Amino acid sequence: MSLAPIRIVGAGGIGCTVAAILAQVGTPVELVEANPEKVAWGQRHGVEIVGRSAIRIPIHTFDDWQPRPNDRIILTTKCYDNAAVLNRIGDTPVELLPIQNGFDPILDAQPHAYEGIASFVSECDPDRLVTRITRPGELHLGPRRGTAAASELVQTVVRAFSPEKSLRIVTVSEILPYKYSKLMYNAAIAPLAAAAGMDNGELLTVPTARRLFFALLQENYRILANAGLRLERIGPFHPKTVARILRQRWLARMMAGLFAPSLRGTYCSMANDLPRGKTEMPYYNEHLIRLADTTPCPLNRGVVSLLDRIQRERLPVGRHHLESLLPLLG
Ligand SMILES: NC(=O)C1=CN([C@@H]2O[C@H](COP(=O)(O)OP(=O)(O)OC[C@H]3O[C@@H](n4cnc5c(N)ncnc54)[C@H](OP(=O)(O)O)[C@@H]3O)[C@@H](O)[C@H]2O)C=CC1
Ligand SMILES: CC(C)(CO)C(=O)C(=O)O
Repeated sequence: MSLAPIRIVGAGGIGCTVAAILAQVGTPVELVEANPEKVAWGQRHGVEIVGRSAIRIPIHTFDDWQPRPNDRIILTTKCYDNAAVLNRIGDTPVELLPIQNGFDPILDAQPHAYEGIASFVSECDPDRLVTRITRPGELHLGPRRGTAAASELVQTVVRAFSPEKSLRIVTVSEILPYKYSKLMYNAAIAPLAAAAGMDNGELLTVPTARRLFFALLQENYRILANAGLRLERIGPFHPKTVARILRQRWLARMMAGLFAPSLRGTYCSMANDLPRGKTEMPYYNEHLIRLADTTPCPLNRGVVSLLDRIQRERLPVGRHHLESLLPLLG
C-alpha cells in the first residue's frame, strides 16, 4: 500500500525548508498553509530555498484541508496557531511530528511520540514560499518520553536531511533536554531582538542589548537548573558551560565578539510577529515564569510586560525599549 504524501502544516521558514528537503529527494509531500497569498505563490512558483532551484510541491489552503486517518503531519506553525490545527485534526488518528520552539500545553496534551527542534535559521519572505537559510544549524529529532522507536515518518525525515551539510540531522534518545536548552536561548534572544528591532548579531555587539541578553540567559539557566530539568547541548557549548562563561564578564564579551559575525543578518522568528500583535511569548518566557516557582525571574517578568505593552499600545519597536529593562539588572 502506498502512503499518502506527508503533509507539512505551516509554510514558513521551517515548513518550506523541511518541505523542500523532503521533496528534493523524491519524498511525496504537500503543504498546508493559512495565508492565501502564500498558497497562490506556491501554486505558481513552487517552493524555494534561496540558492537552490525552486521545487513544485502541491499546496492547499488550511480552510480546504481535512486530515484523513493515518495521515503523517509535520507541524511547523507558530505555537499560537496550534489550537486551530489540532482542532481540525480532532479525533482523526494521525501521526504528528511538531518542529517548533516553545512549550504549548495544548500540544503537550497530544499523544505524539516524536518532536523536532530546529537550531538553524530560515527566514521566509512575506507572502512567498521563498526561504533563506541565514545560519546553519541542527535539526534534533527524538522521542518525547520513553524509548519510542523511530516511525517511518521520522526515518524519512532523517534520510532526507542526511546529505545536508549545513542542516545537520541529529537523532537523540529524548527531545525534552534539547527543547529546554533551546528555550533558554529563545527566551533571551526573541523578546530582546523583537522589541529592539535588532538582528541576532546586534544582541552581541550593542552594549545595552548584550548586558540584558547575558543577564536573561543567566536567569533562564537558573530557572531551568533549579527546576531540575536536564539540558543538552544545542550549538557549540552545553548550557552549563554557557552559564560558566557568562559569570566571567571579560570572557563572555570576548566570546560574544567571536560569535557576532555568524549571527549578523539573522532574524529572530518573533520579529515579524510582534507588529502583528501575536507572539510565542506565552510558550517561551511565560512558560519559564511558571517553571520558576521560587527562583526570582525579574527579567522574564520584565520582557513579558514590555512585549505586552508594545502589542497593546501598538508601539513601534526600537532600541529605546531596552532602556526600560535596565533597572531590572541586579
Ligand atoms: N524560522 C526560524 O529560523 C526558526 C523557527 N523556529 C520555530 O519554528 C516554528 C515555525 O516558525 P517559522 O517557520 O519561523 O514560522 P513562520 O511564521 O515563518 O511560518 C508559519 C506559517 O504557518 C502559517 N499558518 C498559521 N496558521 C496556520 C494554519 N492553521 N494552518 C497552516 N498554516 C498556518 C502562517 O501563516 P500566516 O503568516 O498567515 O499566519 C505562516 O505562513 C516556530 O515555533 C518557531 O519558533 C525554530 C527555529 C528557527
Ligand atoms: C534561531 C533562533 C534562535 C533565532 O532567533 C530561533 O529559534 C527563532 O528565531 O525562532
